[in-house]
Amino acid sequence: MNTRDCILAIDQGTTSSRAIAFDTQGGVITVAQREFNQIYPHNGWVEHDAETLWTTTRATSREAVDCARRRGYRPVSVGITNQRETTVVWDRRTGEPIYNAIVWQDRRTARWCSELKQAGHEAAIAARTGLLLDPYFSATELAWVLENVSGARRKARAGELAFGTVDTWLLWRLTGGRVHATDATNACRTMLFNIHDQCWDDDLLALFDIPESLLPHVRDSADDFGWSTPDIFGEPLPIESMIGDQHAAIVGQTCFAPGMVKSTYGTGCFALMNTGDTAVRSDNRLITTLAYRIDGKPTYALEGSIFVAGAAIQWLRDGLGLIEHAAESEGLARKLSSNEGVYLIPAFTGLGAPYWDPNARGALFGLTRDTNAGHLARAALESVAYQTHDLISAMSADAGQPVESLRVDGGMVINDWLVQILADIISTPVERPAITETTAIGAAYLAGLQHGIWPSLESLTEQWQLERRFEPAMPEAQRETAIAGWRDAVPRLLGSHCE
Ligand SMILES: Nc1ncnc2c1ncn2[C@@H]1O[C@H](COP(=O)(O)OP(=O)(O)O)[C@@H](O)[C@H]1O
Ligand SMILES: O=P(O)(O)OC[C@H](O)CO
Repeated sequence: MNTRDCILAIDQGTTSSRAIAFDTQGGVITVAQREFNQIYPHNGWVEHDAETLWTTTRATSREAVDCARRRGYRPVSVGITNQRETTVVWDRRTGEPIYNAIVWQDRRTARWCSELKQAGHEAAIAARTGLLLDPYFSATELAWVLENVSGARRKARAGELAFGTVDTWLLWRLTGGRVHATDATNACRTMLFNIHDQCWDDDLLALFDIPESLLPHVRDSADDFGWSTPDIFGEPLPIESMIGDQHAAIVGQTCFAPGMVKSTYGTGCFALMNTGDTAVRSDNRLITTLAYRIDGKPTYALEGSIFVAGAAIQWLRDGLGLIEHAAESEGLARKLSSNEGVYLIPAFTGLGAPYWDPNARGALFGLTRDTNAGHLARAALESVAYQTHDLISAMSADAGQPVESLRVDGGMVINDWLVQILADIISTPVERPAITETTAIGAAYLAGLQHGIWPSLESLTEQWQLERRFEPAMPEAQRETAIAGWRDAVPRLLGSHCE
């Protein structure tokens, strides 16, 4: 191993595309980032311009590689991590998308999902895929594109179209249209992949009427995904890992032992518990997913997915204009010694785990004449803690053991007030690592593993360093009152219909 070698991690997220160059010790050399526009064509619909996902990825990747080179490093390997479930369909011949990327937050297929539920399909889908019937996952969105874009169904049948989650789309463009592949963690979010047999499921393809010719080859998370075309980085580079962002964070947080839990706070929040080689079925409406797949061997996880975490702070900033920068939410929340009964249920795009109600919409409770910006900021941050409490309670019940500590990361955890209220509400120590870019570093670790920079997954454990541990400090009676207010508010939204 040459100490001047470096790895490029591409982290294509919901709000921005990032590219980070890491050295062979796992240190950050440079970060390049571009935000892009969210597209909201109708109530409950969320789209991205797939071309923009590619152009921002290409620009940030090149910027990071050029900067690393100027500092004397030699890029040797590329890893990709990405927002999951988001659905892209393109023409194999032209490489052009036939529709915008339909984002994981999109709820356009909610009615169809509830019809499929009523027709009794949910149990079989859960048994094969580990997922619950919800528009969150790709299958119904992919079927929507085939049904609603003119000529798409005919072209799909003729083998002229390709489908991919964002990893696959970026790989297609990076390799000049030569490689159509994904990894098992991304595949398992489509609702078309059998997590026990590790293959596309024929019965599910038939149920959703998806021709198999659309689908990418499924590989390990650390694998040979082909080489980039020379124009992108000035020389071809091997792409040696692909992994969904929440799975990458498990690797970046080195949660390799069964029972370890990480939670990532970006646009949404996703808590995953490593369950080793057992695909644990949840009795509490969590989903069963892959943590990662290496050397053909799947490691499983239980996942709780919350659709709105940092997005609630974006709403304070962009929707209400209460703050100019996300960081101001901390100072506002600190001004109050309690929430004074004000709760925000941020069900802007429905509620995820453990409620799974795509039709629920957000609400504020407990407003009085005294309610001010501080209450709203506090309620938005607290909502993240209550939602995590719902997930951790479900996870402990499924695992039959309490969660001993929670490792956190993502853009929100820079907020000390949030992390403390989180520890208080879940009554569990919360650990913040020195590097909170865990998603990107997870992808870099796997690329480095495939490239031979690190000898094994286990050897990465010593890379993880604690920056700060937040101990629960809230008196129990206060905690119970706070949680009771949340529990009282949430059921008032469930089952309401917004279509
Ligand atoms: N200091 C802060 N306090 C609270 N939320 C924050 C803070 N800084 C950033 N955020 C939120 O974190 C999110 C960005 O995190 P990031 O991990 O980059 O998201 P993603 O990967 O989903 O694009 C935004 O939704 C933003 O509102
Ligand atoms: O882009 P993020 O970090 O909000 O992650 C999105 C998730 O992968 C959606 O499942």
